[in-house]
Amino acid sequence: MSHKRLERKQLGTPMMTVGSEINIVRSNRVVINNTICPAEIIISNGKIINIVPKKSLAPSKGEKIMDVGDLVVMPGIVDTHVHVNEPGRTAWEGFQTATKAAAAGGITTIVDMPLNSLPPTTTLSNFNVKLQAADGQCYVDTAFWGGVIPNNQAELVPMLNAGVPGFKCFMIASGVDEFPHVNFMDLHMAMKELEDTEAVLLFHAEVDVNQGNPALEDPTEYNTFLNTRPDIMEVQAIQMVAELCLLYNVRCHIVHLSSAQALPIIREARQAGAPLTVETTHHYLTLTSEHIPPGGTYYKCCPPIRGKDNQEELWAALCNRDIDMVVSDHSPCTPEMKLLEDGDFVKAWGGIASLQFGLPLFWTAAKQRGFTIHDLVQLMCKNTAKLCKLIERKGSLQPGWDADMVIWDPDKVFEVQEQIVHHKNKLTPYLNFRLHGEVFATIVRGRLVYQERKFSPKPQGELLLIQQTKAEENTAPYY
Ligand SMILES: NC(=O)NC(NC(N)=O)C(=O)[O-]
Ligand SMILES: [Zn+2]
Ligand SMILES: [Zn+2]
Repeated sequence: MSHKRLERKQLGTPMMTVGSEINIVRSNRVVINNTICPAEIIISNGKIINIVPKKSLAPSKGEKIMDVGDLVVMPGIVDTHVHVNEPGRTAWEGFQTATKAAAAGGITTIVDMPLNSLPPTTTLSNFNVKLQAADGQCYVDTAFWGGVIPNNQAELVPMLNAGVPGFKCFMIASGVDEFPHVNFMDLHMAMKELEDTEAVLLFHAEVDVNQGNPALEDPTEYNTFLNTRPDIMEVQAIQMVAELCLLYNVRCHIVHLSSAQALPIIREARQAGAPLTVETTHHYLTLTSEHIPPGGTYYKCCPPIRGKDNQEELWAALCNRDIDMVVSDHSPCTPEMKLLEDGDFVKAWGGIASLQFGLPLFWTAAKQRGFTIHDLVQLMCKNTAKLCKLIERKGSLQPGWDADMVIWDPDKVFEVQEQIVHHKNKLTPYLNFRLHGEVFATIVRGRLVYQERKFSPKPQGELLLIQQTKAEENTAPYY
């Protein structure tokens, strides 16, 4: 497919210096609520001051105008499911690398998950350790989920008051010992603590059903692993979440839904008034079990990537708004942990790192299915901003809101290909995608943090401490 490469001269003004503050962004395609039109975004002190019809005025002296021609300017993406494993496991992923990947992917806000770092964010003092580690290291704005584990209910309200928007818990082993999973009684205690707050509780919703004995099968075959994580594990877990959500009226959110079989439970609970939302991820929407090669442990994640029929049902649920948002579940580890040589799916680390490719991964598949850029903004910006209580300042281009935006070419096709040696030294394409929609530049609160593979010279992202807002209507879905 031929694609128009926007030469610099077409952008109107000389390229801006990455890292500089921008006063005006001018484009023929600005995404404003439900229109895309020529406009100028006036920025001051990190906020959008106004959005006006596009003029052809030359910049007044010293004004920094970024004229991006026909490139699309849309709200910066808010990714509420990112595992940054610093402090303690920075070799898996640290704040600098994670937030650079985010900036390269048009993501202007991430919300860090409370596990894989040491210590995990499960107490107020651990949260402070996390904040100290992140300070001065983030290229995009960063908020933080707290964690619910057995017997830490006394820490929840203190962490809320310190600025976490909610908590994550696991209903099955999390993969790291210091973040144990919760049982039904733990959840009752946590829900009681959160009952009168505006916190949201996120669930890794799988419960153990002791199915499949991998010891008897070939661990390098993907189905050996897939058979140990059947749909029923998500279905039973989500049934439990739905009951608790209705019982306590605490906002609940199902992270990384993989099994479409759980959708009727979610639909029924929401019809009964449960403040329940659900996300799926880029990998469940773009990868299927039929295409995972023997030993391809880089595709291992929990819940697992399932078959093509299941994937079609996830897309249908996105279309009819049974699924509220799409995130990365960026869960990196060191290459060694993926056991690429012997390709053992059972023992390898579960997690897929896709932060920098989320936008083109989703858009490549979504545009073919008739989704619009407005759908993308709803699913990856607005609804995620609402989940983490940033909806009054992020997720849309509005006067008074943060000047967070991504500038991209939805029609630009580019290839991502990486080959790694693995599984009996066979060289297998790791990622071999032709993706639609390359990011040109990313702006965080009016500052150009990324432009054409270059990053601002220093991190300027803010650590976002989110205050408990007034009791907002517990509405879901979010449209
Ligand atoms: N400890 C993890 O990072 N776990 C993650 N791993 C995945 N998704 O495979 C997750 O979100 O459950
Ligand atoms: Zn999970
Ligand atoms: Zn995760």
